[in-house]
Amino acid sequence: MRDEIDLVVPVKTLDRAKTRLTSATGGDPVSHAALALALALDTVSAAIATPGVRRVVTITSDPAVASEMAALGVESLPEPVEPGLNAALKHGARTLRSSRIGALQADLPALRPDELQAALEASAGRRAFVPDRQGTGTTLLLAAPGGELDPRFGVGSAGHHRVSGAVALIGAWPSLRCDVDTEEDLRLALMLGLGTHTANALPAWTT
Ligand SMILES: Nc1nc2c(ncn2[C@@H]2O[C@H](COP(=O)(O)OP(=O)(O)OP(=O)(O)O)[C@@H](O)[C@H]2O)c(=O)[nH]1
Ligand SMILES: C=C(OP(=O)(O)O)C(=O)O
Repeated sequence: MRDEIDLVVPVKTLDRAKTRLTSATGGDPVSHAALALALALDTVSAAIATPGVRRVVTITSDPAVASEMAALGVESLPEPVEPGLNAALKHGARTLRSSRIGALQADLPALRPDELQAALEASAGRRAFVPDRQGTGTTLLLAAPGGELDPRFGVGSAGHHRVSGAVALIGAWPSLRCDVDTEEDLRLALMLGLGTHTANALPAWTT
């Protein structure tokens, strides 16, 4: 039987999310929220289509995000009292009590299920992470089966995950490594092939 994993996907409230992308939507808050939501919906759509992924749960306090995720059949858990990304992920991991848990960033709009599947297989049951394309951040963190996630996301997280003993997985998985923080990232994701939600929410300069 294939080893299966449950993934927690953290999503900030849309009015606070993706501040480095604000200029991409010309400062219009409605378009910005739509783009931030679309990034998350495309990420989650690819994750639930990945054969080795058993369950996907988002961690969010935003009712609009929770409602759109529910339309995809994805459950959302509210944020814990303790603020911050790592606290949200630990809370999700504790609540799910999965045989194997992982954390996937919500800003991977070009993500392809075959590339996520390949990374899961490459981990070979080890606690492991996938660095972003710059090699400094982390797009995916996988616990070992039955093990702790021990998330260390934030500035320089790839280095922190490496130092904490997680194995770096570096494969030909451009869609998994292309997290979208800036306009440049969005242009690259567009070239890789965006999911439909993001393609429909693109700012005018891309057309
Ligand atoms: N639930 C939850 N998710 C978070 C939190 N902080 C960051 N995230 C999510 O974690 C992922 C990675 O965060 P970043 O790439 O830094 O995204 P961001 O904070 O929206 O972007 P910037 O404002 O540009 O820093 C994104 O999917 C965010 O939505 C948090 O406090 N709670
Ligand atoms: C929070 C992170 O994302 P980013 O570097 O894209 O802000 C991270 O990679 O740990």
